[in-house]
Amino acid sequence: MYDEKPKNHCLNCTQPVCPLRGFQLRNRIFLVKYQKSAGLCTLTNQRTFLFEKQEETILTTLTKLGWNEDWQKKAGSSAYTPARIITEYKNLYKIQTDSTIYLAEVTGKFRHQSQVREDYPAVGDWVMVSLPDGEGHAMIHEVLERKSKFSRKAAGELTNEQIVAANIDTAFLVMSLNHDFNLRRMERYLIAAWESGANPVIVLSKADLCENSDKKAGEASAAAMGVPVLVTSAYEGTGLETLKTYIDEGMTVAVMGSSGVGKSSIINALIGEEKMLVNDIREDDSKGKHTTTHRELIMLPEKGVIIDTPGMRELQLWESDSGLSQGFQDIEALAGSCQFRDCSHETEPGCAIQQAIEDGELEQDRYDSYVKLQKELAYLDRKSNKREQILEKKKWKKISQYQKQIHK
Ligand SMILES: Nc1nc2c(ncn2[C@@H]2O[C@H](COP(=O)(O)OP(=O)(O)OP(=O)(O)O)[C@@H](O)[C@H]2O)c(=O)[nH]1
Ligand SMILES: [Zn+2]
Repeated sequence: MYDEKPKNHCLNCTQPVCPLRGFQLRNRIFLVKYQKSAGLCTLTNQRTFLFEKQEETILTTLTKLGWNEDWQKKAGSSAYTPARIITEYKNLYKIQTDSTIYLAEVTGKFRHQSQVREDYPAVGDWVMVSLPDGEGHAMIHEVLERKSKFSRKAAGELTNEQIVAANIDTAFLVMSLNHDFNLRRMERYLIAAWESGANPVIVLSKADLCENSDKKAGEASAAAMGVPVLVTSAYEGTGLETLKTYIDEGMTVAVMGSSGVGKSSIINALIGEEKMLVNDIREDDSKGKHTTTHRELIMLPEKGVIIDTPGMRELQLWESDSGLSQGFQDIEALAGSCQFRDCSHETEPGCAIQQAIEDGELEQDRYDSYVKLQKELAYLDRKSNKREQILEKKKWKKISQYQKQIHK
């Protein structure tokens, strides 16, 4: 059995052991593991390589994928290899390390310690893995604490969180300018985006199919409360250069939106000449022709990383603390100036919201949408409280069973 604790000095060779769990000798790093039973470090001899070379590979690919000091800190002195989840299958993941793409699964211990779906890796997650010796899968030991996550309520009866994309900096919320254009849906996506911790950008697509795109962009801006609104057409290539200004080195952008709004077309246009390469990668999954059935993380040829998400028929909101307030700052500000503090904004005198609707400053539809979303979130809150109670009960049941066994 190996103990994971690093030793400052190897008792065997008296070389100082570096944070990478190795020691440097004539420009080479020799990886060692401290063997508890023997009280010594032993060389893991298959992992010796040139110091400079190793640094170079880790820096280039991992940094491009978004690895930085913050992630390094979160990884601490872990002996495992950092990797990013690029695709999620059923119980299986495709991961990218500094040099290679592997298929990976979670360890038995991980499975044992994970209670709910959101504990498991999602596309965009940084994970610590051990690599296979030969064929086999890489094993995922740990998911590094997420800095952001775009969630929705998973389909079905259960109140489960489904993470659409993790660790994203920016969310492109795509809505097409043809018949699909729907401000109420945009508001829903905006709440989820604000809640995710990423910066939203509204991307209006298929401008070539719309005669009054400026007018629609104006309407979207008015409802988006300061969020940038971009008009694009993947067919005509319009707006793509502006889109690119929202993607920086090491940054992760997720592309969200209903099915068929043109998410993949925008991504393909951003990938440009490298498009063939992407299709090649896709053929690796023996899926053949491109259809977005999986969430997929793609490195852009210039800079940054983009996550293509499968189109959602309807985005069911997951819990929201501040997303609703951020998405509807106008309404919350109005509510603050109603005459009564507990105004229900229905028939009370001095209601600032009813007044604003009457004056044409606030659209009735927008207010109705706010009320609807508020109710939906309150309902979800009650349900997930119940779920937490059930989980807590299960946990205590496990603990008491364990204690009973000990005292037997
Ligand atoms: N006219 C026009 N059609 C477009 C444009 N972008 C995409 N389309 C068409 O819209 C349809 C859907 O495009 P996709 O890029 O597959 O849409 P998606 O959002 O990725 O769809 P899902 O993978 O189902 O989520 C296709 O028939 C595209 O050819 C555009 O800029 N203009
Ligand atoms: Zn009121």
